[in-house]
Amino acid sequence: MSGDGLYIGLMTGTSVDGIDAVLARVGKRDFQLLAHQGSPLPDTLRDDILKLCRSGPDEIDQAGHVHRQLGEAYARATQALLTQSGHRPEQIHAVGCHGQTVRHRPGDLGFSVQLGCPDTLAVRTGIPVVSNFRNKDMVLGGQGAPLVPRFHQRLFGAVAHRVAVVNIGGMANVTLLDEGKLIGGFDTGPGNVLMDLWIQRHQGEPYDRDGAWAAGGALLPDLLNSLLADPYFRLPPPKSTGREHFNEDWLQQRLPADANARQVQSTLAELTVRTIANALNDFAPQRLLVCGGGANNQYLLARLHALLDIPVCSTEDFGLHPDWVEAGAFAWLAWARIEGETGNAPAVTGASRAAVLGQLTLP
Ligand SMILES: Nc1ncnc2c1ncn2[C@@H]1O[C@H](COP(=O)(O)OP(=O)(O)OP(=O)(O)O)[C@@H](O)[C@H]1O
Ligand SMILES: CC(=O)N[C@H]1[C@@H]2OC[C@@H](O2)[C@@H](O)[C@@H]1O[C@H](C)C(=O)O
Repeated sequence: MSGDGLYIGLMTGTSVDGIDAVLARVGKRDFQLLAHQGSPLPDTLRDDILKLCRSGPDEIDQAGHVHRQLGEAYARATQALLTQSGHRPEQIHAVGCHGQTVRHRPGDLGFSVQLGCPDTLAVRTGIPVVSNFRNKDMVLGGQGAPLVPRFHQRLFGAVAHRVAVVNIGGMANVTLLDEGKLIGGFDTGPGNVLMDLWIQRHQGEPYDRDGAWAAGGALLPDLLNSLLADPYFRLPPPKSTGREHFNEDWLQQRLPADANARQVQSTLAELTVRTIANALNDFAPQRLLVCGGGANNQYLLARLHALLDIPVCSTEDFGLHPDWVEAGAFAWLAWARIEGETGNAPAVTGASRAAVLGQLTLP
């Protein structure tokens, strides 16, 4: 029986800013977005998730609670999407649920932990759930991330001869496509995560809307150089990273005592765009497509255009709004699991082979 049909994708990313949910029609040659919805996470749950992103006491109990609570939150998000779009659970083949990453440790005996209980989600909604997408790739020697490049390839492979796609979420990751062939992809480093925490601390805003605060400050060249000196940026791919490395402590250790807050914000924005631009230098794309929340930041887009001197545009111009690309990828990965198709790209993660990803949980 063909697995082509309706799928839901759920994403909660490293920004921990909420649940992105999409409903899509997915088939071998087909990806059609039918509905989408973003829902915020309750503040207390967000705080508990952020605590779990760093080592601390009582982690197992805390993780268990968050796992169950997130499962309930994913179920509510799924039900809201079904109500909004006028669909019934029986019409949906599966939900692809990424979960919330709280630890990502690529390497020897590497592992990646995503919370969000699939049993809760499957039982509450009556829909099969595909989850735990990253760990098989890691057992095969891969990074377990990024996983969206195969989806980027399907959607954007024909946009230009050499096209790069960058997701600017909490972290940033690039996909390199040459004549429709997926030739690479990796995490470049921090996307919005450092800018978010800095503006939260100094302005009480959740993020720097349109990069307006960053845009008005002068760069701090010494700070920029000290941030760029982190060895991660020089590591050859395959590579992936997260909040375990790029976090408040990482920034604090590099900050001069009397730094001007707005100038720090400009410098953090510049770190994000320089590390993306540097990562694309060798590939020399003809066009850059941007997705993730950072695609809404006009200042970041303008700086990327200035550094790369190629057209820089939103994925919306090529059919999918930047806010829904990652959740879309997990709807597609759920389809791949049900169809028995591989989901990872060894050229990206470094895994020894392509593999069918994810575990299936029945209601
Ligand atoms: N209008 C805007 N102006 C500036 N920044 C924005 C805007 N809208 C969203 N963002 C940024 O995008 C972030 C959210 O991006 P996104 O939802 O893609 O991240 P994520 O999926 O959590 O992360 P990741 O891709 O690393 O898993 C916000 O935290 C904010 O920094
Ligand atoms: C471990 C983890 O959750 N990594 C995320 C994170 O957010 C962006 C970047 O780092 C990317 O590698 C990945 O997410 C997307 C969905 C991916 O796997 O492609």
